[in-house]
Amino acid sequence: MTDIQININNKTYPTATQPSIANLKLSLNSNEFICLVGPSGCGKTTLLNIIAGLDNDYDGEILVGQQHTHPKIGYIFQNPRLLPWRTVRENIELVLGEHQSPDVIDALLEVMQLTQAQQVYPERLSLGMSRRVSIIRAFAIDPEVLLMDEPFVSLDAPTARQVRELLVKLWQQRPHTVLFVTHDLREAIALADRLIFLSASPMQAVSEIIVPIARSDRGNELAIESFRQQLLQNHPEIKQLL
Ligand SMILES: Nc1ncnc2c1ncn2[C@@H]1O[C@H](COP(=O)(O)OP(=O)(O)OP(=O)(O)O)[C@@H](O)[C@H]1O
Repeated sequence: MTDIQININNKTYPTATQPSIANLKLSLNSNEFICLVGPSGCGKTTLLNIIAGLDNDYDGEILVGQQHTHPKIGYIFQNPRLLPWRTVRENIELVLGEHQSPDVIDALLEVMQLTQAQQVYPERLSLGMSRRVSIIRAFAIDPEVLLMDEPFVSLDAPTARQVRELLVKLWQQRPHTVLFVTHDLREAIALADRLIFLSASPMQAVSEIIVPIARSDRGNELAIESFRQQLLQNHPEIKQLL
């Protein structure tokens, strides 16, 4: 994997009077898990669309290594967007086309605990299971960056926790660069190597904080809560962004 540099000098929508993003510089280290935390409407969707190459109407540049290009992305949305007329396995096979390897799909299904459900159609999946399929689908294409836009926001707390743990397990087995958007600071601390706090109107990076909690302790809610309290105390600037 390659380091990615995102420099957005200005992104202003044609009908808007002020920029949505200004002077935003983000460096994504190879295989790093980054959580973007910011208030509603701060421009996260705009940013992800620019990184994905869906919006080219901005002043700035994206560098993948030394190349001016867009990274190959896997996109995981709030809605898993599975095709209802295809089984779990067929939904995964679809993104791989002719490059598919049955062994890779089997391994991904196993890590995400979906082996038994591979012939099931999406309507019979729980919300947590369908999120797990969408995660497999995104990892399966081996992207240079995985963009995750509040993927667990509609899950209840125990299910979100289980899916987060499986996501991290998969990411540890198959390291990828991840950019995960969330409003939930506890979720961000449980997942991230590095937190980037974003302000609104225009979006700018306000603080960047490395999460010092060992991966083996990320399931410990006391450790997460204690670091959250410490963050809020030592970085008053982030309180207004939550
Ligand atoms: N097509 C558009 N035309 C004009 N302004 C837009 C357009 N899309 C977004 N904006 C503005 O750009 C800013 C960022 O919007 P964006 O949807 O990227 O934020 P967001 O952080 O993803 O929001 P949310 O957290 O609600 O999903 C907002 O002020 C929004 O009103």
